[in-house]
Amino acid sequence: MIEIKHLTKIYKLNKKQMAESKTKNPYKTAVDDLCLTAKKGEIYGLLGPNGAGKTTTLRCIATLIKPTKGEVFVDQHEVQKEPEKVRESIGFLTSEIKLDEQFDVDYMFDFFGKLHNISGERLKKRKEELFTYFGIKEFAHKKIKELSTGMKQKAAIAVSLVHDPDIVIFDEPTNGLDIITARSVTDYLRKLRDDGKLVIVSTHIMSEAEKLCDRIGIIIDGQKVAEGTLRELLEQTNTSDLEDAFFEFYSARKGE
Ligand SMILES: Nc1ncnc2c1ncn2[C@@H]1O[C@H](COP(=O)(O)OP(=O)(O)OP(=O)(O)O)[C@@H](O)[C@H]1O
Repeated sequence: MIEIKHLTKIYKLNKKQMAESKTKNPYKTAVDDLCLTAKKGEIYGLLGPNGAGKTTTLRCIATLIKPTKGEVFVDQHEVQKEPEKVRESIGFLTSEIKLDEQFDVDYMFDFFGKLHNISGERLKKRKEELFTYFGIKEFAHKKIKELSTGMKQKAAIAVSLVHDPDIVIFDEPTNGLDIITARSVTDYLRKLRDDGKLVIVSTHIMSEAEKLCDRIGIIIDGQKVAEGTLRELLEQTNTSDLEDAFFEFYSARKGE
């Protein structure tokens, strides 16, 4: 289970960032008093426009950055107090993941396995399972630098799931993928959910949220402005698709 209690993240901007954002304020509130709970056996989607604070929230859950205020619990372990425990139970995936270009996929998989203390038969079984599912066997011995974007993404997913985590966090799961690879990724996320895992994703793609997520939290300006199943969100706004529902919440938030 993931429990986010009053999470706030304020970045301190450097001069360059202030100039780029055309602001004189050196503080940027990326996440603003966010609360949410996501449970095993569901795919929870953070849906919001660019800059809404989705990635920042996921990175706080994954112990990659520290919250400014508030608490985040992953299976009862608080991310700042017990980061190692949290890291044991999560897999964090992002399309920006960088694998060492010089090595082949097979080597990288074993390397990450060892980092998670997985070896021998367990590692072999996991590799067989993931390499078969993602069709990695045919390029397992190619260097990462020789792979296409889709192959790299598949390799990155397999490597991040080597320890069979109970909680999978995926920032923009289909970003940059062709339609076939994207489908195999979303199908895999559904399989994880059906196996009883908790999957939390961020997306700005309405159709992805609509089809993939069991519950959706709509995030605007770092705040959760709505939450529910697709049906609940449509009912709350008296709309018939998520895009229309989103704009209802967006207008209400922006006072338009
Ligand atoms: N390291 C950082 N330093 C300063 N500001 C940051 C940093 N990372 C993110 N921000 C700012 O915080 C806000 C939220 O960014 P975040 O990446 O969390 O949003 P997002 O919803 O994931 O957006 P996107 O879909 O564009 O990735 C944005 O205004 C962004 O510019």
